[in-house]
Amino acid sequence: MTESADVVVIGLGPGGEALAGDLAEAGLDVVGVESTLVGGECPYWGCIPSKMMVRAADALAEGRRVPELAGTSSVTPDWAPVARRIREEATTNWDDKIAVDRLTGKGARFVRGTGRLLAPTTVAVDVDGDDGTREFEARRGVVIATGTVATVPPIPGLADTPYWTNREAIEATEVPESLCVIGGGAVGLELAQAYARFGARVIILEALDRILGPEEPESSELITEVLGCEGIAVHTGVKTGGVAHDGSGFRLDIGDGEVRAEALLVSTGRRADLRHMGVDTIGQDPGARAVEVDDHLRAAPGVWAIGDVVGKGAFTHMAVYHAKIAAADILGQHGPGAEYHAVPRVTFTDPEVGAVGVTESHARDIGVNVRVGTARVPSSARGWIHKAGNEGLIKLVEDADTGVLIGATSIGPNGGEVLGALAVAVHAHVPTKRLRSMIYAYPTFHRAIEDALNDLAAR
Ligand SMILES: Cc1cc2nc3c(=O)[nH]c(=O)nc-3n(C[C@H](O)[C@H](O)[C@H](O)COP(=O)(O)OP(=O)(O)OC[C@H]3O[C@@H](n4cnc5c(N)ncnc54)[C@H](O)[C@@H]3O)c2cc1C
Ligand SMILES: NC(=O)c1ccc[n+]([C@@H]2O[C@H](COP(=O)([O-])OP(=O)(O)OC[C@H]3O[C@@H](n4cnc5c(N)ncnc54)[C@H](O)[C@@H]3O)[C@@H](O)[C@H]2O)c1
Repeated sequence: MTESADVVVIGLGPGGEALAGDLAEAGLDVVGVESTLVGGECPYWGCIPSKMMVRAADALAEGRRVPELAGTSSVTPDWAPVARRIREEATTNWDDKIAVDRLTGKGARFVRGTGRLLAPTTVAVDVDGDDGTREFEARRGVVIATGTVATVPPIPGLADTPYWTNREAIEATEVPESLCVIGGGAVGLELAQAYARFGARVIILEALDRILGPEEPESSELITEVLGCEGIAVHTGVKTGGVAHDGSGFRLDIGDGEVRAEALLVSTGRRADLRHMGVDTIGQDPGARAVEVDDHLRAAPGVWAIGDVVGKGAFTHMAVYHAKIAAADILGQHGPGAEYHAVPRVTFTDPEVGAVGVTESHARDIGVNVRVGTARVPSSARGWIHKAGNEGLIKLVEDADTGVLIGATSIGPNGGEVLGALAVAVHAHVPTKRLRSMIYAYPTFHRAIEDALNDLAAR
């Protein structure tokens, strides 16, 4: 028997949960389908628990900075409070009852199971347990919000070993004596630094010639240097030829040598898995890396896709941004479409690496006549006062023809917060001339933006 609903949302991560809740509160009959945990990757294995680790690790680092600033300190790391906080406060032991209640409290119906399209507005759900398959016809439409899964490279031997992805790294109740991290992106760097600060001997293996590849080269250089000073070995241009595990540790063949470590974290990116989603019923490729959508997140008539699965930036803030646009569209409201010229991103290393808009090289690649300006945080008044742990920089990318700020990077102790001002400027197409006439509070970290603007004007 086919059941009916106004909207069926497949996948209830930050994007799907927000959208299903908004539509239900607007009075629609919404069915939310989730195969794992309502809330998705972010609260259980992503943003929130990883930032709890980072917060704790940063507290240790601050403690270790006391001798340079304020006397003596002795810091003894203990992972137990971190693991406990993740289990009890962040994930309720990886139980989503609170989230399910929150969603149904807004009026949505909830089905635990795996959904797929049978036709553009028909969804089959393989219900958890032995409850068979339910079929739903969605009067207004279906939303695909199924996120991404960790990619694991086809390195010989790797699949047969007990390697970690972000999930095991977040669930760990003990710190390994040594940790090898394959992949120097946001996941790898945040977790590498956190584990190192808790005492693990950490080595990072990155295939490209620099970590944080999509960001400015200055960001890669600065973070490589900071990690190196903390004792984290960063190897770039590495091709891992094979992985073996002997019951107590890993051995990785990296061409001209080998790496041994007790634990191995694979953080080589994430991708949508569309193979079983029935996207061929809407004319899309089940082997593609993402669902193709227009600026209102429409994948086909009556089908929307939001969040990580559309490949426009794998961030919780992107999933929630998409949810708002798609909800308005489904409700027939004529709202603005998605814009991607000012996507903010923050890698929560210490110092944090914030960035928005285009990088210098990307701007040049798309034919923009570019002017850049930089400033070092330690040379700013606040950076100099801050002293220990003051590494950072501001880099601005201007479209020299229009005089408008189109990209910016802010690295520093509060790099992600300083980014706020720069994100406003890039989002609103503010000319750098206008930014130069602004008053920057003294002595803040964001005042270094003025130094970078002066550098830009002098070019
Ligand atoms: C370690 C780590 C740290 C991160 N830190 C940050 C951060 O600090 N800031 C930030 O902005 N982002 C961060 N992210 C990224 C962030 O977690 C994702 O961008 C966000 O969760 C995407 O939301 P989503 O709703 O698109 O997908 P997801 O969170 O992936 O949710 C999709 C949901 O769909 C479900 N699903 C999949 N297929 C089906 C199906 N067929 N039927 C039913 N259900 C299905 C899944 O079980 C999942 O619950 C981090 C990610 C990781 C891994
Ligand atoms: N703070 C945040 O907002 C945050 C934090 C974590 C994750 N995320 C999101 O999650 C997504 C996934 O993060 P991620 O760090 O796994 O992916 P990523 O794509 O950011 O980085 C993966 C890295 O692994 C490298 N790599 C790939 N194959 C390799 C191999 N065989 N050997 C060595 N290196 C290899 C890549 O060159 C790249 O540098 C990101 O796109 C990001 O948007 C965001």
